[in-house]
This record gives sequence, C-alpha cells and structure tokens, in this order.
Amino acid sequence: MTRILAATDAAASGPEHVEVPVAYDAILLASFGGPEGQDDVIPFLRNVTRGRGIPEERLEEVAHHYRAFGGVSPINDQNRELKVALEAELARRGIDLPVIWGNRNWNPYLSDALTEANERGFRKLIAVGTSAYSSYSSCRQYREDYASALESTGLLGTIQIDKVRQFFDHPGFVQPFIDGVRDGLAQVAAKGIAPEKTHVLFATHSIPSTDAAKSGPDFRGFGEGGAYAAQHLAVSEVVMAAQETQPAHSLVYQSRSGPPSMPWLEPDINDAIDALAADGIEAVVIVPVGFISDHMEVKWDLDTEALETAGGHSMFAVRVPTPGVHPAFVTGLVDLVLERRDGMPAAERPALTAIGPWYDVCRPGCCENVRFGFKPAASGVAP
Ligand SMILES: CC1=C(CCC(=O)O)c2cc3nc(cc4[nH]c(cc5[nH]c(cc1n2)c(C)c5CCC(=O)O)c(CCC(=O)O)c4C)C(CCC(=O)O)=C3C
Ligand SMILES: [Fe+2]
Repeated sequence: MTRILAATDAAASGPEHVEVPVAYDAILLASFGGPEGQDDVIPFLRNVTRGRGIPEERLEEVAHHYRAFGGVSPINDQNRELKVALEAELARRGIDLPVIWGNRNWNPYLSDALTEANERGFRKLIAVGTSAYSSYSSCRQYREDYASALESTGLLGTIQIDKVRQFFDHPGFVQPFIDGVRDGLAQVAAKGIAPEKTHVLFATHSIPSTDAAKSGPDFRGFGEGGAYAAQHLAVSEVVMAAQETQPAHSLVYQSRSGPPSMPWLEPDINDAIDALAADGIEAVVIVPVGFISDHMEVKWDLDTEALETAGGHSMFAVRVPTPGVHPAFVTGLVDLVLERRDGMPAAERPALTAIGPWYDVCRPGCCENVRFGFKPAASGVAP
C-alpha cells in the first residue's frame, strides 16, 4: 500500500493528527437523508435550504427531480444497505460495535439516533459520515448537526461524538473508482474509440467559491479552491495513475444551486462536455468521485442530465459506479473506525495521496462558513 507524505506536510502531521485511543460503544452512520414519498419532498427541501438563500426556481427544479422518482430519494435504501453491510463486516471480524443510523435532513434524524443511543446506554459514539472530503457542506456542517442534535436531545455532556477522518484518499474509497474507470475505459476501447478521442471527467458537487477557499485548515495553504479542490484533484491523479491507458482528464462540478450572482466552483460538467465535443472528443468516462452512493445528485445530475448532454453530441458516455457497498469500501470504513479507536499512529494509516491521512479532530477554524459564521460543532477544536 502506498503512503506518501509530502515534505511540506511535516508540520501538519504532528501529534495533533492522531488522538488517543477511545473505547467506543457504537458507530453512528451519519448521512444526508432524503424524502420517502411525494408528501415529504417539499418539507425535506425546506429542511435542507432553511436560511441558505437558495432561489425558489431552484427549489422547484430540484423538487421535480424527486417527483420524477416518485418522491423517493435513493439515498435512504443505500444507507440501509450500507448499515447491513457494515454490520456483516463487523460481525465477520468479531467486532462488537452496534451501528445506529441518523440523517441531517430527514427521518431517521440524528436526534432520533442519539435518543436510541441513550436508551441503549451508549456514551461514546464514533461517527462515520457518508461524505469523504473537506468543506463546510461535506464536513463542518455534519459536525454542527451533531452538536445541535446533542443540544436538542439534552444529551450534550452525556454522549460524546467523535468522527473518523475524512476518507477521500483511503484505499477503500479510492479502489472502487480505480476499478470503475478501468471498466469504463475498456467499454470505450471496445467501441473502437481511441484514447486521444476520450476524456475522463471527475465530477463532484459544486460549492460556493468562498466555502471552497475556507475548506480545510488555513495553515495548510491549499490556495483558492482550498482543501476541497486539492483533495479531489489529488484523488483524480491517483485513479488515473492506476490505469493502463491514460486519456486526458479533468475535474468538473455539478449540482450548483446558489443564486447566479454568487460564484460557485466551475466548470459545470455540462459546459465541459459541450467544450469537449467542440474539440472533437468522442467518448467521456464520468467518475462521480465526490460521492459515495448513487443518490439523487448522481441519478439526476449525471445519469439524466450529463448523459443527455453527451448524447446530444452523439458522444459515447459511461458513468462509473460509486463505492456503494463495494467490499473494499465497507472494509475500509471498518478500518477507519478501528484506527481511530486504537489511536493508530499517522505513519501507519493508509492514505493514497500526499495530502492525507486527514485529521481525527478538525483543526481550529477548519471549513469555516463565511456566509453564516461559526456555530458550535462536535469532533473538532473550537471554533
Ligand atoms: C458538497 C456537497 C455534497 C457532497 C457531500 C455529502 O454527501 O454530504 C452534497 C450532497 C448531497 N446533497 C443532497 C441534496 C441537496 N443538496 C442541496 C443543496 C446544497 N448542497 C451543497 C453541497 C453538497 N451537497 C450545497 C453547498 C448546497 C446549497 C445549500 C447550502 O449552502 O447548504 C439541496 C437543496 C436544493 C439544491 O439547491 O440542490 C438538496 C436537495 C444530497 C441528497 C441526495 C438524495 O436525496 O439522494 C446529497 C447526498
Ligand atoms: Fe447538496
């Protein structure tokens, strides 16, 4: 297993990287949540966008995506499957850690999970969030929601919530993408399309540019796109380096939702596909590198919209699978829990890029949201 630590990272990999061992009572599988029927769609969207300044037209547009799927987000069944897969892997390895599931934006809520934990006598929880990268939306907001669920249930001070490190460069997360891109490139080759006419698009969720700039801790100096862009770029390089043929590749963004006046990360995947078509590219392999399961952002924004954009140019397009319940991913998540529980030294932790392994405990100021300021957050050093 490769583990590279850049010389410039020496200061960042001090003792603060790794915490002391903790005897956890249970795993908190923490996710986004999604509607389970047509009547849930609007209340769910209100939960997600409360106070966020998302234009009404965008909400109607997104409601339409959910309506087209019967008002049911695929994310809930995917989390149920992941929970079952984690339980099976824990049992197989003889690890006695129950898994409880709670979401940030829909039933079962994080507060329901904490109530359940309390009833079952659990005091120390290790959270596994279904989100691999660093940014306000993909890390800090989870931590804020842990804190507010502790507050609303009156369990602050009774239950402790730690989290596994952001796992963007853990082999368990990256391997399924390596396998998927290999399969995708083989499909392109089988069509007789040459590597020079092929492009690999690594796709992730766009976020406001100001959030991106503040993603990760300030002292790492990641530049304009912050840790969020740097982590995605680094993972893309690892995935491409593992391929036998290496067509050109790039990082693109999807699912932008803020007002047009607010800058979000670009280019949008559909604009990128248009530009590639104009350059004579005949095939695209789309890698949903920002996501862990085939939820709505994948099913709609990639499988419906991006594939349609490619089809409009008569391009051949393949969408690579997300990690889902790939055995390497499930095993990797359990490994992440154990390294944290046992206080495994940073030098022994698997990480495929020079950026990781990421921190057990978020550093001060990490993933600040300049739009809303700091709210209390669990599993980090204040603020
Ligand atoms: C970085 C990131 C991830 C990846 C990390 C992670 O996985 O956590 C992610 C995942 C997801 N986002 C999801 C759904 C939504 N996200 C929205 C809005 C937003 N997302 C943002 C960012 C992210 N989002 C941001 C900056 C906003 C603007 C509002 C704000 O500033 O906070 C909205 C409102 C409507 C809209 O504007 O699109 C919806 C409905 C679902 C569920 C899908 C399903 O149901 O299957 C999932 C997994
Ligand atoms: Fe989102």
